[in-house]
Amino acid sequence: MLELPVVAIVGAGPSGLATAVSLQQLSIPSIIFEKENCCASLWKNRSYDRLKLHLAKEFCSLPYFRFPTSTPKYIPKQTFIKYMDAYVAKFKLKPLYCRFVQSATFNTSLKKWAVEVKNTTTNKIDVYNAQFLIIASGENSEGFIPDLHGLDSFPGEIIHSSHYKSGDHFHGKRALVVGCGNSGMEIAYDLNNNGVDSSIVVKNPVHILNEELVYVGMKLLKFFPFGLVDRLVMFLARIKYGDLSKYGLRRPEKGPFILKARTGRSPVIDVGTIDKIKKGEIKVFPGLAKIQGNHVTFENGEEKDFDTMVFATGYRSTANEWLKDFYYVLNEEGMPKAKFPNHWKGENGLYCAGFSSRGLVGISMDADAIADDIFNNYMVENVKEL
Ligand SMILES: Cc1cc2nc3c(=O)[nH]c(=O)nc-3n(C[C@H](O)[C@H](O)[C@H](O)COP(=O)(O)OP(=O)(O)OC[C@H]3O[C@@H](n4cnc5c(N)ncnc54)[C@H](O)[C@@H]3O)c2cc1C
Ligand SMILES: NC(=O)C1=CN([C@@H]2O[C@H](COP(=O)(O)OP(=O)(O)OC[C@H]3O[C@@H](n4cnc5c(N)ncnc54)[C@H](OP(=O)(O)O)[C@@H]3O)[C@@H](O)[C@H]2O)C=CC1
Ligand SMILES: O=C(O)C(=O)Cc1c[nH]c2ccccc12
Repeated sequence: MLELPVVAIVGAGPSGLATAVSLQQLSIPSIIFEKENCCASLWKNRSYDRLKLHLAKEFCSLPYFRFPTSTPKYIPKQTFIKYMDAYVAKFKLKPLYCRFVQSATFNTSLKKWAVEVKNTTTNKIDVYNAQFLIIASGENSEGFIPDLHGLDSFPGEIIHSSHYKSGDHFHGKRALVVGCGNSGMEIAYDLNNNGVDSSIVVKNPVHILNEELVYVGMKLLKFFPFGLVDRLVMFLARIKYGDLSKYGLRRPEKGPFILKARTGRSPVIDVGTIDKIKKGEIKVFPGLAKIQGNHVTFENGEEKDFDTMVFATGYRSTANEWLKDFYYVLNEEGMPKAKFPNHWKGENGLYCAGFSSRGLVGISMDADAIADDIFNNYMVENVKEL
């Protein structure tokens, strides 16, 4: 058993790093275990080339480190990666890379978390003891592909959006993108730009906004209630895009910001896909009904052959796989049991960072809340011992 510097953090993504920095500001040491060989691995290894932040930079910085004024308002992926590397360097964080946390269990007699960590370079396993444990392994830990009837008969390439880099690779093919979140909508656009016959499955209603509308909405939410901001933003979106239902894109009844707050579902922030849909360059299909080899039948009876499928059907948390006593804070899906704004705090020194479905805005809030709470608990413990 190795004694830890008080706090163990699982994951060196934005959440793990931000929490380590917020703790550091309160002079609380922590140790970060990261299974990959770098920080921000989602951004470096599991995202497409043309990705840029959809929210303006003022909503995306991590605690204690603002973006320079020279950085563009909407930050490209490579700039965000440089920012994350600079964050690690500025605060002299030393995440332990190639360290896969394979289990964490609460030792009730020691009142500490036993964290079993595998060094994936040497295969050596160490067990660390920590008073506090932060789950920062991500809401987007693993790509999710639904178990669709007939999918195993599809002879073409099937990938998840997290493995998609650019349309180059698919030139001249007929591609079906399944899922119309931000990943699916942008990948359908990128495929079409690269000479791919690109179609997208839109099963349920979805809000279509653009960067400016979201920006205006985020600003107004500081002063006005959700209902009012939603109505205004939906009105402006209607002027900008017109009625999209004739293209297979229906709007949800609830507004975009209330839906985001209540369910975590993000509105789609259009990067040019809608124009291509209107021009008929990208075809929209409703839900999939049947897959037979290359041949796909949709719920409205339309049919088409495809060479490749990109599943932009979202992600799942994998925290339940390694956190043995997960019920102190997580549900069966590996997500917090408590609703926002209480989602970050569990029992017995267990915390969740980055599980509020509010992107980088939520991550900064979690990091500060967790650090403050640990500070209070830690101080109480230490004062008792004096
Ligand atoms: C394509 C895409 C684009 C996005 N764009 C935006 C955006 O523009 N704006 C925004 O606000 N949000 C965006 N998000 C949301 C995004 O999830 C966050 O921005 C952010 O990366 C989440 O940070 P995180 O640290 O919580 O999780 P992650 O970035 O997923 O980091 C978790 C880390 O934990 C590690 N890990 C997991 N399990 C273990 C284990 N057992 N042992 C050790 N290490 C482990 C992983 O390797 C990973 O490095 C985007 C998400 C995706 C998928
Ligand atoms: N630049 C940026 O800022 C970007 C940000 N992101 C963010 O990353 C997170 C993940 O986004 P994303 O990867 O798009 O995942 P999401 O979970 O947001 O979207 C998944 C999509 O797949 C659909 N879907 C799921 N199962 C099926 C099925 N069986 N058939 C058809 N459709 C299905 C869902 O529809 P339904 O919900 O109706 O079931 C939903 O539209 C989000 O928070 C997103 O905003 C992503 C890309 C770019
Ligand atoms: O990119 C995402 O999915 C995010 O979660 C960032 C985000 C936080 N609040 C929002 C409100 C509207 C659109 C995106 C976001």
